[in-house]
Amino acid sequence: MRARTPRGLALRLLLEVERGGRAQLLLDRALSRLDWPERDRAYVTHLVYGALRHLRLLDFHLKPWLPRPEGLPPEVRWALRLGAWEWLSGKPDHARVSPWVEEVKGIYPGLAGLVNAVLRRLIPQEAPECVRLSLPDWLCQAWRAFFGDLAFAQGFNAPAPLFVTALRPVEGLRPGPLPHSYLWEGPKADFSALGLQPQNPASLFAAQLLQARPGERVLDLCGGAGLKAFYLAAQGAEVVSYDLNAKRQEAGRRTARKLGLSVAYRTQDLRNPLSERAAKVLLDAPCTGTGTFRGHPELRYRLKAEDPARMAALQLRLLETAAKATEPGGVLVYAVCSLTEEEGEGVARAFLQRHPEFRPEPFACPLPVLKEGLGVYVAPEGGLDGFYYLRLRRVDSKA
Ligand SMILES: C[S@@+](CC[C@H](N)C(=O)[O-])C[C@H]1O[C@@H](n2cnc3c(N)ncnc32)[C@H](O)[C@@H]1O
Repeated sequence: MRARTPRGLALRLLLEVERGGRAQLLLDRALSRLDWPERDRAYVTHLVYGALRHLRLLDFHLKPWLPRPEGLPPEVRWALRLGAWEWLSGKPDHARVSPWVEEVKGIYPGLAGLVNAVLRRLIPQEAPECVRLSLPDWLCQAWRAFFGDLAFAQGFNAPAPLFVTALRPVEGLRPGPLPHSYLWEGPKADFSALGLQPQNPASLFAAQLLQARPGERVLDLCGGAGLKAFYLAAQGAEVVSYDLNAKRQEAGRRTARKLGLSVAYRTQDLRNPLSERAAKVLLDAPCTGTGTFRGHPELRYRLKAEDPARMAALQLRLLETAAKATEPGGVLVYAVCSLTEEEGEGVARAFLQRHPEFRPEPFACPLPVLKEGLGVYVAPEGGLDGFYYLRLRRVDSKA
């Protein structure tokens, strides 16, 4: 059914997220088909991201009036959560209660009275820290143990600015925290036509850490569609991008053509060795994505406590392939958009124990540092994603 109001559309999208969809993709797709004014589009985004980023806290505030929310139809549960999100973000009663009563009247008329009563009774209450941050308990425990406290996690629940990487010189954009990174402050545009690529600066930094020179050969492992490859190719490097996912690579090929950049794509499972080597190798490994909760707020409720160890084991295996593909004297960068001990430092320790021919190479990090060890964890502050980077130098001379 077509939604006629921003609230109706937000409700429909959240039901799709609950069935396993990804908020960002669903929102982009739905909004691209509508000619609604910018204000309404922005409100749908505010509702969908807000409800997901604060889900545990919203359920906490609804709990006194709804001891068994699972007994309600999902449409009504989400309408209540969205109404509670508008309350939490400061909308006055007269502007937020009756619109939700009307939405619910259209689908479950018998429950409109309940929605009215619950949304009018919400009162401020002190929530435990992990509930306030709307994070799973297992992750709060792991983060407190590893990072000391959870203050950094507040960054995940703030609205995200849109950063773009300029792949050719641009004018008139506000600079971001890294060279070539800018803020995009208007409505979404045909970015490739402008020589721009939406990309978080924390992701761009993984590519910058390679310090690839013009004409230098670079292997971009787990390159996906090639976001990092585009930046490297724009610097004049000769980039070969490997990934398992041919569909993603096809999308990358199309974007590279639009950007006028040359990237060679090769499809391969990187648990198997490569048949080529290079002096610069980037492994942007598949991970839990615990650093990307701002842009992918639903992810935090889907992850399980055993996922970091499972992903770390895969990363270690992919790092073996990357190590063999690094020429003596060359640089290998291992990066993940995750903030867990297992991925990151855990992988770094296990890898270095087995590979004395590699040494961690210190680097200056221009982004806010959350924790340093063999590598660096970047804090998800100011719209940045959380990331881990390890820069390794191969120090043996074996051919
Ligand atoms: C973090 S994403 C990469 C994002 C990409 N580097 C970018 O900047 O856009 C991880 C990628 O690893 C790929 N991947 C997962 N397992 C793999 C495997 N065994 N071999 C090769 N690629 C794999 C996924 O398809 C995904 O594209």
